[in-house]
Amino acid sequence: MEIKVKRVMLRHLQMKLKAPFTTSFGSFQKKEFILVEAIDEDGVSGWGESVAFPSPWYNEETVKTNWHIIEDFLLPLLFQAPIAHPEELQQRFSIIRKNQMAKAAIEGAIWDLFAKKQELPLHKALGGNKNRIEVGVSIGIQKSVDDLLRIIERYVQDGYRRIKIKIKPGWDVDVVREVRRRFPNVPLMADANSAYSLADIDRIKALDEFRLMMIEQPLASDDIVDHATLQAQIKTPICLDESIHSAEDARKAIQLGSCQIINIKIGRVGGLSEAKRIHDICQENNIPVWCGGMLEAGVGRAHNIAITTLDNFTMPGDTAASSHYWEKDIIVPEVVVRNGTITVPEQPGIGYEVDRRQVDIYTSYVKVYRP
Ligand SMILES: O=C(O)CCC(=O)c1ccccc1C(=O)O
Ligand SMILES: [Mg+2]
Repeated sequence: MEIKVKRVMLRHLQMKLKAPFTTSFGSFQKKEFILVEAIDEDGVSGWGESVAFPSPWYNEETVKTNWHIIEDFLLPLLFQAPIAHPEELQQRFSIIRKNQMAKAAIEGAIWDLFAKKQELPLHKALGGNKNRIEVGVSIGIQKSVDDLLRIIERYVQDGYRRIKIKIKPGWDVDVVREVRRRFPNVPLMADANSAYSLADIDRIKALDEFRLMMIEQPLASDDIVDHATLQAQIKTPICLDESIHSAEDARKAIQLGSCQIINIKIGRVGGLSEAKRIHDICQENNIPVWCGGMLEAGVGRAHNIAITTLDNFTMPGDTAASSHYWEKDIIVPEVVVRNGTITVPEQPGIGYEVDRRQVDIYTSYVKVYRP
């Protein structure tokens, strides 16, 4: 069976976040992203979501660079020939350097389409083995420690399996100390989004006493060398996020001892096929992985759920309930979390219906592409 894509629709969506989300690099008030719909000769639709943000704060990609790369380079390659398996796209797209989030958005839509044609849920098509996944929640920097404690309280009561807080210089050791005092046993971790350098090593070392599950990306977003130096001097496991774009990056980071855990984001690594490769190389090296988040709407959330069913996703990820961020998500049913777990959907493809009426409400413009 071959997939022949006859039409691709790119939609530009804007969704209001329930509350602003603040990291060490900036604050998000709303979500703006590209929704990809790839339609084949039988009229079956596959869905993908670009996780690039409007500004190049997290990495160098943006909504506009993604649109440009998809329109001018990836769609012509996609339309060039039928696709026997979504894993072929990596090779086909390899003449385009980097631009992982743009590639992942297209590849994700084709994986969904492929799974639907095979009448398989996406997680089965990927080789996953779970019907339930454990999830945590990521909590942005707040105005006060009291606000943060109140929010954590709510998510602990909801049953989330671990709490991640964002840190930055000035919102770190004292904050973590307060959180630990109030919640002595909650599985807790901190994400610095590259806010520190080796000059801050004493500050980072001071976190060792709080029994964090890990510290995520403390140093530069393109670094794996200083992280190895740091890991040798702290007890808390380092988890890399921004620094890992490929299975090759993962191999090198593992070899250097730059981390003990890897956060896999499908968008950051160029798609589900590469995410699987990173999963595999980490598994071979006893490095646990978990699925990161990029404030995704429902389609991206569904892809995250599917990849998390692979065996070596042994730590709770950032895929919270739709209602954590959205008044109304773009999928039916929405992603719900019960007792800190999500039941993996068994319908073909991503396993959720895209709510076209809701998509229309959030869409600011659409463009249609044909071979
Ligand atoms: O809930 C989520 O989607 C994860 C939120 C999160 O931590 C995050 C959000 C935006 C950009 C980067 C990150 C990150 O994991 O570093
Ligand atoms: Mg992170």
